[in-house]
Amino acid sequence: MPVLRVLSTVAKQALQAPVCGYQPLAVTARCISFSPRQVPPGSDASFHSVSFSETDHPKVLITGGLGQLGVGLAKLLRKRFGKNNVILSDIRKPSSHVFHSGPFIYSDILDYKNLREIVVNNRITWLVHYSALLSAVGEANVSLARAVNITGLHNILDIAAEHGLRLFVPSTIGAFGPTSPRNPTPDLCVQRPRTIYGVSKVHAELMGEYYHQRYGLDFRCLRYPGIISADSQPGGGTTDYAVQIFHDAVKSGKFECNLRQDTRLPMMYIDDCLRATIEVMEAPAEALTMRTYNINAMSFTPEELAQEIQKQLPDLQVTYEVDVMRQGIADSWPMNFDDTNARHDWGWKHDYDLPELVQTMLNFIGSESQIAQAT
Ligand SMILES: NC(=O)C1=CN([C@@H]2O[C@H](COP(=O)(O)OP(=O)(O)OC[C@H]3O[C@@H](n4cnc5c(N)ncnc54)[C@H](O)[C@@H]3O)[C@@H](O)[C@H]2O)C=CC1
Ligand SMILES: CC(=O)[C@H](N)C(=O)O
Repeated sequence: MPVLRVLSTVAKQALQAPVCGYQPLAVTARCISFSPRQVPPGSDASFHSVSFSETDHPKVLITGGLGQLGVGLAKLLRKRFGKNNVILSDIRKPSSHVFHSGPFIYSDILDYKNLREIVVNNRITWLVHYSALLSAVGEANVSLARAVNITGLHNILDIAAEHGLRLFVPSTIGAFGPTSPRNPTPDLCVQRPRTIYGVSKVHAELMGEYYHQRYGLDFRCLRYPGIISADSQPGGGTTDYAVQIFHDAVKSGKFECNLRQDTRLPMMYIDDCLRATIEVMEAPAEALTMRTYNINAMSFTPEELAQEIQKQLPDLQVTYEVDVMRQGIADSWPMNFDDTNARHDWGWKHDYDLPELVQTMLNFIGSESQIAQAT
């Protein structure tokens, strides 16, 4: 076969074969662009030529920003860096309030070209990657969880490495499993989670750390406990009961819990979680002896949480109707989280223990429900 025909056949096959990504179109653009896979050994030093300058305000993109955590984080970051320097993105339609409170953009993390366009056009320097399917919804749709949590993460890592971004990816208590030490769980120990969510988060931790040491990617990761918030709803996790109980306590005085009363899990109020995220993103690189840290605030069981709420709402009645799938997940997760390294390296300190958490949640939800009744 003439050389030209051979070359064109090979090129056609290469363009058609989905060898390194999720969608053929994105793959084509990605394979011929500058990518960590194409960086020859020894050329790592120049990888950060377009890296974030510490004297500028970062330009932040948050993926999966319409879930439980993204809107709150955007609000804090916008206060710090200016409204137009923080872009929320998601595949869902934002509420009118969110849409009018700062830049919002459609972004599907499975679409690599679209992601790259956003990063380039907006001169993004920090990427906070919140898109994910959480533990319970992940078990209900494993193939979607695998695509979003694993293939999506690959897109994010390549974009971040190619454009010298500082990348934050949250991990979770769910990255541990039944063979991990559970009380307490240290940063470094056996990690054999039994959910697709947990497996995808261990994968994210390892891939981020690999890109850090291999390509110099400024990857930062915190393992969050279950996060409790009043003005945003959880997206389908095992720890969701600890948010729902407050709403039901205020609304009806009754709550049916889907975990056993003695199920102890690490938890954190959202303000602590978001502050920790900003603190680790701003920490000087020299302070970080690791790239993935446990953070913790408190640990409680449904029974202990109910008792604390009953100090304010004594008529609250709690019943238990255990969801076997969620209970199985919770029984494999840490009971207490050891976050000594975060406290030592970059000064992590939580503000909210159980009593402050309960007071704050009840104040917020109580005043919301009074406003709703009055209007
Ligand atoms: N909320 C919690 O208790 C904890 C959360 N985390 C992690 O923090 C991050 C944020 O959590 P939440 O806000 O609670 O999650 P969430 O489930 O409330 O929100 C996730 C968002 O991802 C979006 N998404 C799904 N597929 C997408 C796609 N293809 N492209 C772009 N966006 C997509 C969804 O539309 C949703 O708005 C997640 O990575 C989660 O694993 C970790 C531990 C605890
Ligand atoms: C702890 C988490 O990661 C999340 N809230 C879940 O329950 O899946």
